[in-house]
Amino acid sequence: MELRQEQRQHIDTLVRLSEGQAIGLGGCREVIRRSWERCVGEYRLDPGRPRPVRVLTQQAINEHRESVDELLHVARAGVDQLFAQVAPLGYVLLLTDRRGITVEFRGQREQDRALRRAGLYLGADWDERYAGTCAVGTCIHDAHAITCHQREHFDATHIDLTCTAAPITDPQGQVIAVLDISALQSPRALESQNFGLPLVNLYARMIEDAYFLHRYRDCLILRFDTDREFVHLNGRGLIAIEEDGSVIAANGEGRALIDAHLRRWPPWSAGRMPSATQLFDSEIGDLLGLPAANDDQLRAFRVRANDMTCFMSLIEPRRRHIASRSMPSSPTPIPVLDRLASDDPAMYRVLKLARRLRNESVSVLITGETGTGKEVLARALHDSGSRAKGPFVAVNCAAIPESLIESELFGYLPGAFTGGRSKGMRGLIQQADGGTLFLDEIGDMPLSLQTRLLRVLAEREVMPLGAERAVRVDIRVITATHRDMTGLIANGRFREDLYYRLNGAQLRLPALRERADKHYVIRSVYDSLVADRGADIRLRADAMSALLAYAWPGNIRQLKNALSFALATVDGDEITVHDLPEECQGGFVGVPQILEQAPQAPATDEGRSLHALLQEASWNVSLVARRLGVSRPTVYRRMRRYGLVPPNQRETLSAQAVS
Ligand SMILES: Nc1ncnc2c1ncn2[C@@H]1O[C@H](COP(=O)(O)OP(=O)(O)OP(=O)(O)O)[C@@H](O)[C@H]1O
Repeated sequence: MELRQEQRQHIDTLVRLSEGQAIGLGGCREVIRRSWERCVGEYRLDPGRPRPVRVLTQQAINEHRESVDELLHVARAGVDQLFAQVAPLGYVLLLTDRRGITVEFRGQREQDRALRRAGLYLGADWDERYAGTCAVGTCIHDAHAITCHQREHFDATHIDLTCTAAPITDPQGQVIAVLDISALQSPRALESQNFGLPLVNLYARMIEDAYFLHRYRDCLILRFDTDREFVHLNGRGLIAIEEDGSVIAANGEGRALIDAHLRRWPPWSAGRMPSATQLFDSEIGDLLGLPAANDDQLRAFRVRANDMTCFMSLIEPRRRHIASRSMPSSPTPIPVLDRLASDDPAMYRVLKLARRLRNESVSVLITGETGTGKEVLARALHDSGSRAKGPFVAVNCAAIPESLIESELFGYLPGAFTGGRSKGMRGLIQQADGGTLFLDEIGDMPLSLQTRLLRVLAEREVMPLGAERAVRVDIRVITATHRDMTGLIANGRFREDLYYRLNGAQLRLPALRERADKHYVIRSVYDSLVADRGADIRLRADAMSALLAYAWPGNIRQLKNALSFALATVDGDEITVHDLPEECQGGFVGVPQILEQAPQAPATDEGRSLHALLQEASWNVSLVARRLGVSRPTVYRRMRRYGLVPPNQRETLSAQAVS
């Protein structure tokens, strides 16, 4: 690539930086300098060798798009509106996933070639590790909106561009996508881009909130703002709650309010999350009664974090009952399959395909990490299809010793081999006749048996050991594996022809940590465990929060074990974060850093003087009532208004309030 003088100068500066020379970075913004240092020190990028733009293949682009399918769907309106605003100014728009891959693009057709060359295109990779300092990549690294203007780019390839990017985060605060506007040319001064940051930030927030409303559409959602007029229009805060007021999730504004609350009212035991009634100084009936409150369905509440007033409305769940939550636009409800997921896009695709395949005899291969529910899905396929009345025979190929697997699967006649039962045995394949044979861990099937299994599948006949005539069988075969089958085939450990026969259709189950409907999975596993035990034990919000944040390497099996452990060992009628196995407790994010501090005094004069009086009277409410010349209930009411809790009641109150 031929370099221009400007590019050579830029390279020269950065080469000197990479060699540890002083290069006078006085005018360079801190955020850019840190990124340049990462490029040189951490990613080992060589500024002397500008890299060409990297654009993924169509197939890889499709895979990246699929992983954010739901977000793309929700973001479309915001993307189009923002592009309509910036296109006349010569900007294009990129939406990237969390890895910096451009999964949505809007640009001017007439600039197509130039945009493609510049990496302003669908499929372009803007990961900081590859592209160096740039708006998207650096925004992902810092989880912060940024403009990267011309020579602030690390790689000389990009120094003509000006780009402004803002992160879109999920309800846990993790970056899931980046919204970016970029132009091929712009004035030299960075200030010329000042308009971009607030604009992109605003649209990123709108997309984030649309995604939140979509994700929690089956929950109650509180929407609030300090301006009454804005609540319905664009209420800044969103908090999804359970029917008892415990918090399930919150958007950025909601999380900021929770953090402020926890700073002012530190919980008296680690892991306690404030409930909505604590956050907004209300009774649960006040919140649930919001839709009928007024003509505009709004009410004012006091925010206990700052004593300010906010206005709130309640968005009711689209479908109230979990049992009826099926996937969006599911054609015909099939409860056995529908209950396996709520609104996870990967599961939506799996179940859509499963619905189509349930009455077919095509072999199905289910893949996914251990514990993701492969056997559960196989059984649901069987139970929802035309073979439901027939047997479902599950065989774990890894669990049966190699010496026994042949006789177990194929059966044998009397006297077929020493050690066999005198009456012989009907093999598992024959036992599945008229139903489904589920072969789990198929990757562990010995090679010699793979040949025999292939014959069964091809001819629909099984030859028991010692028999002279084959027996006809009518089976549907579902197999599962968590192993890389292509690797096993490449190493000669699995027959390619058998693989293709088993893989008539493939259903790939996502890991629990990747699922957008984790809340639903946790709830349904919990509810079924509680129903089995016949116990009335609640799962408190702090425990739910920890379960949502944990990475679940063992997937649903590990989740089930963790919940069974908590149910078996809990003392009392609710599970808190402390009742969970230790490894799951760390993920709880609602715990403030200042647990041991006493609560701060209220912000208003009246609140502060009541606080002082109570302290002076050693929290003797009768004494304070006499001194103020009011009744005891009035003092209690005022204490509630200012969030004043006697020290001896703090633990219990906090526990009740979150429960
Ligand atoms: N959707 C679900 N709801 C409730 N429990 C589930 C669900 N999916 C899986 N489980 C439970 O999780 C555990 C693991 O499920 P399953 O055996 O189907 O996983 P798997 O992927 O086949 O595991 P492996 O790869 O280890 O064979 C089981 O106890 C199962 O009951």
